[in-house]
Amino acid sequence: MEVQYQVDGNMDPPKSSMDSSKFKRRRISAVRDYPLQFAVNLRQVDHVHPYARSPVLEKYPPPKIRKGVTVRRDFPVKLKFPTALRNQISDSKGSNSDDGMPMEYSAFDAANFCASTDSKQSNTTIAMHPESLNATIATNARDILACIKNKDDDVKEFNIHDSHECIEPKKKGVEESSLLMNIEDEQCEVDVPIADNIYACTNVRDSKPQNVPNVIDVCDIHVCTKPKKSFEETSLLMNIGDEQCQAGDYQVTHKSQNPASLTKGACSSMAGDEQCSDSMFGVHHFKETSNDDEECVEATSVEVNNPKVIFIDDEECMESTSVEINDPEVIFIDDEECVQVTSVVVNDPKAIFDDDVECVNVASVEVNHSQIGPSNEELIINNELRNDRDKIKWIINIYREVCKELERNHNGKSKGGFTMEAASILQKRHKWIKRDKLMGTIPGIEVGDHFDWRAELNLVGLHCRNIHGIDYKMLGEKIVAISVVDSGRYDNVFKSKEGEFPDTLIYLGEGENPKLKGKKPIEDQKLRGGNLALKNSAEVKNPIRVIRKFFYKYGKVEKSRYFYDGLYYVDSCREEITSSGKLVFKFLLKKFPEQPRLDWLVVWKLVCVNDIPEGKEPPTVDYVIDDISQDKERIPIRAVNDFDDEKLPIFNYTPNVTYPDSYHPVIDDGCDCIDGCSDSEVCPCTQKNGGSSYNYEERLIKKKPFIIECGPSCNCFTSCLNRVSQRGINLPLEVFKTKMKGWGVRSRSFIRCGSFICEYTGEIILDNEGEQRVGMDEYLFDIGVSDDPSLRKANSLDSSEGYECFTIDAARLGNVGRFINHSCSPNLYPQNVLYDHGNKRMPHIMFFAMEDIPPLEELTYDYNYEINGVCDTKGNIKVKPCYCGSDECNGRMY
Ligand SMILES: C[S@@+](CC[C@H](N)C(=O)[O-])C[C@H]1O[C@@H](n2cnc3c(N)ncnc32)[C@H](O)[C@@H]1O
Repeated sequence: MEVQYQVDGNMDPPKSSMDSSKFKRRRISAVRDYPLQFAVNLRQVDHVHPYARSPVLEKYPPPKIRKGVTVRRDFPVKLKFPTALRNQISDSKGSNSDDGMPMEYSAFDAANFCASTDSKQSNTTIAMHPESLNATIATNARDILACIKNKDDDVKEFNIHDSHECIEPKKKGVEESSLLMNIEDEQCEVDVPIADNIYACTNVRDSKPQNVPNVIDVCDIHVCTKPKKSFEETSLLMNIGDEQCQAGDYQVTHKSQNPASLTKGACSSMAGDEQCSDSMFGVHHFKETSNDDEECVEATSVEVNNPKVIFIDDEECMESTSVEINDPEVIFIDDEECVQVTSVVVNDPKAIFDDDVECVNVASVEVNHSQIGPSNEELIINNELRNDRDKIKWIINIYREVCKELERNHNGKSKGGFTMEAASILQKRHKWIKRDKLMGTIPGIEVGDHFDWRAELNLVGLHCRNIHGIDYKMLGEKIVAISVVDSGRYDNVFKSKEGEFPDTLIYLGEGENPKLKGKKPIEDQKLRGGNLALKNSAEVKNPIRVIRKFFYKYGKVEKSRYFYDGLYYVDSCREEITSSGKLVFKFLLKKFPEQPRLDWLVVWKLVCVNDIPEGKEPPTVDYVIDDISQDKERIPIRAVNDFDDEKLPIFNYTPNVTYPDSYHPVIDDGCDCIDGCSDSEVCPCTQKNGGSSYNYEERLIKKKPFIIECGPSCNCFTSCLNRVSQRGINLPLEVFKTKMKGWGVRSRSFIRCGSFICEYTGEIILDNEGEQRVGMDEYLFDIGVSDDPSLRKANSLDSSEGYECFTIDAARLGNVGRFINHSCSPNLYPQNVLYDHGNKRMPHIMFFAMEDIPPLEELTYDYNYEINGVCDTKGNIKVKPCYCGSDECNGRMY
């Protein structure tokens, strides 16, 4: 097969092989001057075959198609020319012919000769041999076979459809991959004047070449100069983002044709280089453009139009003389060491991030039509380092912008979400503000600060592990914990110390999670990693940041947010055996007294309210009563109305029931325990309950017809385990206005299953008296009625009040319990409790959580009405619609 070439009319091949000055490169602006030896471009007109045989090349399969080549550097080439042609060369050079064997020629001569001779006769060959700097050249090859060699001498071949130049090989032998036309290659410099389809390849250090070859489309000119490094793990042809060298003058008009998209791990359109970038480029209509460089960017001008996200960040040096950016949405002008951009013009940015840890030497930054606030603008223009808090805000803003951008780019669809992807983009751009793990307060972060995503905690340095709840670092020779996240996955418990908001935390060790019932059997937790760190912290008492995750519903969507709760220390550590017989670690963390408490109103506002129409922002709270109990409860009971103008109805708050005047309770004998009344063999009160009713976390183990708590005649401590409900409310309960059911109750903190909520207090009156209170029956709670036969017996046997039953009326006197609404799928249940008397006809009604209840979920119990069982005074059946909204609801309360 013969290949015929003719000199490309668009190119003027120099007459002299060393006359580079006449060579005019098309559509390329030279960024940097370097010796151009000569250039010849040949255009293929036909195909012929033969491949020159050289002793070296014999080892490798010959290329199948050859095309024209431009030679820029002279070096000896072994060429096999047809005899006639060889004779011509020999004649002109005065060398001897050698029948049929490859001869060594000057590449320039050979190329020049072929270019100037009748190419129909030419069947010379090109090869850039991987082992040889003395590349064999086919001057008239239009298609060039490039090859790549790994350590095992495995050679791959690629076709390149254009003319290419290779100059200035830098190193001998050290290069594992030698790819002709590879602009990533420190060996050669390549010019691709018109490249339509280029086959690129990748070489790896080990013997398994990966992704070879990658086919990429490049629709324009590329030039690579000034290679910097001698070793490249990945070598990708036409990759403008490169870890070794990127020195191009390029214009890429379509994202899909951007060769950089093929870089290993590089994001598309990234013109970023970790070592060197000598580019002068224009990038148009990119969704994301990155111009970042870890060592040096010497772009003389950068113009970027309509980008969504731009990173102009540089870890060492950026020497762009001007950067012009139009309509960006987010810009990073971030430099960790030095940015020497003399001018930056940013038109219509939506957000600008100008974060510089060390120095930004931007001589002028012009921000036109900025939509950002003056303070931000000021920060940039004044070129000042922002304070820590501003930095935190900026980083979070930028992170969220990048998340949004990714979401937009992927039409909102992503398997794993965009939060980690965005975080890794920022990480790559070195936007992780806190790189070292810090102990104690993170500058710029305050108690109550909240974060939407776990990755944000990492981003700002609050908690640097994305999955594990315990983060730690070395302190001397030991690891100590520096932060913990309570993400609701483990059965951690926040507790109140002085009846206020939680300031102690029982944190379960990491590893095996007794709460999760997976396929794999649970094993003992191990004293290593985070668990070991927390244990060590119990000795050291070092500060540990606590971050708490709150769940809430936004419309119908389950959401969550992380709140920074301040610095705690590990008070103690214990090992426990769970009901499944496995060992778990429990760490008691206590908040440092000087640390501020979380402002629950702020938390509440931020974790939203129920009944918000989808797509709407949480409303601001208009109506707030800080404590409807007026100090009568252990903990303030707030009332809020963000729904309408209605004020809370007037009633007298009482934390205790009032007994009928005629009632004189008989008080039973009590116990003398000093060990907390948890052992039924010791405590007679606990014995009456058939064992302890509450576990050590003060949660009701199971519902019973009655619970007998220790009472006034007991000599035990008021803190004993058998007095949980009588101690009163311990949760930040809140009365709030609902959409359809009047006022309701919720908790601002997470409630664990079995936790005591509150009592239903009011006036205890006789049942028939309650029935007289026509129009006031909304707050009646019938008591002493039970399916339990022992209770019925107890009722009927009580002689003083005959067979009458009692009811609690909370209309005039009551507590927060009067606001708890009915639900057909309740999350609370009422529990009969006796402690200050033994009369089972008028027990205390204590509500306990039936399940874990997320913050702000409405608390409800089943009113237990019978449908068609409620009549008016005339005996007519009353109907009351139910708006509980549960799946089990048939629409009627009664
Ligand atoms: C003990 S009160 C509860 C507090 C009451 N929502 C308020 O604003 O004072 C009982 C009354 O609340 C209303 N209610 C409670 N649960 C309801 C439900 N699931 N559907 C409709 N109304 C309900 C009814 O008017 C009922 O008579």
